[in-house]
Amino acid sequence: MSRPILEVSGLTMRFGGLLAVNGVALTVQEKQVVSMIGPNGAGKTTVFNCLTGFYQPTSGSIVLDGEAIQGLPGHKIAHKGVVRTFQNVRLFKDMTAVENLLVAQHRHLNTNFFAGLFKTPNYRKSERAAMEHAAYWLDKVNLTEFANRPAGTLAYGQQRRLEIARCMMTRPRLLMLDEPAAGLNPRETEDLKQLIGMLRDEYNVTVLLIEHDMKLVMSISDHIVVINQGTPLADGTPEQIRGNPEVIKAYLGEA
Ligand SMILES: Nc1ncnc2c1ncn2[C@@H]1O[C@H](COP(=O)(O)OP(=O)(O)OP(=O)(O)O)[C@@H](O)[C@H]1O
Repeated sequence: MSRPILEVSGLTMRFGGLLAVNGVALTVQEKQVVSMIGPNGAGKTTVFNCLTGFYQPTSGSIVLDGEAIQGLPGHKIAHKGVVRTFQNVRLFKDMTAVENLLVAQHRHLNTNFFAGLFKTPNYRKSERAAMEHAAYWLDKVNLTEFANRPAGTLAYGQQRRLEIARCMMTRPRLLMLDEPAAGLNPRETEDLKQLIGMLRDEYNVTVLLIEHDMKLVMSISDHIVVINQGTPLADGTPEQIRGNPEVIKAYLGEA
C-alpha cells in the first residue's frame, strides 16, 4: 500500500505585490513520480523553493512523512531526506566527477578532527566506504570512465546525470528535479527517463519533477499537477491532463 510522503495544502508565496504561488495543493505518494507543469512564470520553481526551505512560504502547510516542515531552514529539510537539483547545472566545475560526489557524502563521513589527523582505522574505513559509494553511483549513471575528469568538461547530459548521482549519494527519500531535461537531446532525455524509472523502482525514491518536455512528463509521471499564474489549474493522471481543455487553453496562452 502506498502512503503519502509529501502533502502540501494552501501553499502561498507572496513577493511584495506579486502573488507568485496562490493556494497550491499537492500530494505525492511514496515511490511515485509526480510532475508539476505549467507555463513559464507559473510559480513552479517558487513551490520548489518553499518545499526545500529556501523560501519561507507566506502561508500553507507542508507535511513530510507526517511531520510539518513549512518554515524550517533548508539544511534541516535536507537532513530529512529531501534533495533537489536546480534549473541550471550546479556542479563544482573544476572538481572531478568523483570529487563532486564525495562532497555530497560529508553527512555520512567520519569528520572527527583527530580521527582525520591520525588517520585512525575507523576514519580510513569511512573514507573507503565513501569512495565505494561514489564509485557505485558513477557506475549507475554510466560515468565511471569520466571519474577523474573535471565536471565542467563533461557533456551537458553527463553533467545532469552527475548531479542526480550527487543527490543519490545522500540517500534521499524525496528527489526533486527542476527541469532535468532542459538542454538535453532526445537520446539524453531517453537516458534520463530510464534513470528516473530505475531510481524509483530499485531505490524506492519518490520523485517530484518540474518539466516542460511533455513527452517525458506524459510517459514517466504517475500523477501530474498543473499550475497557472501561481494557482492550481488541474491535477490527475497523464491521460486526464492530456485531455483537459483548461490545461490546453493555458498552454496556448488563452487562459
Ligand atoms: N525572489 C523573488 N522575488 C520576486 N519575484 C519572484 C522571486 N522568485 C520568483 N518570482 C516571481 O514569481 C513568479 C513565478 O516564478 P517561478 O520561477 O516560480 O516560475 P516557474 O513556473 O518556475 O517558471 P519557469 O517555468 O519559467 O521556470 C514569476 O513572476 C517570478 O518573476
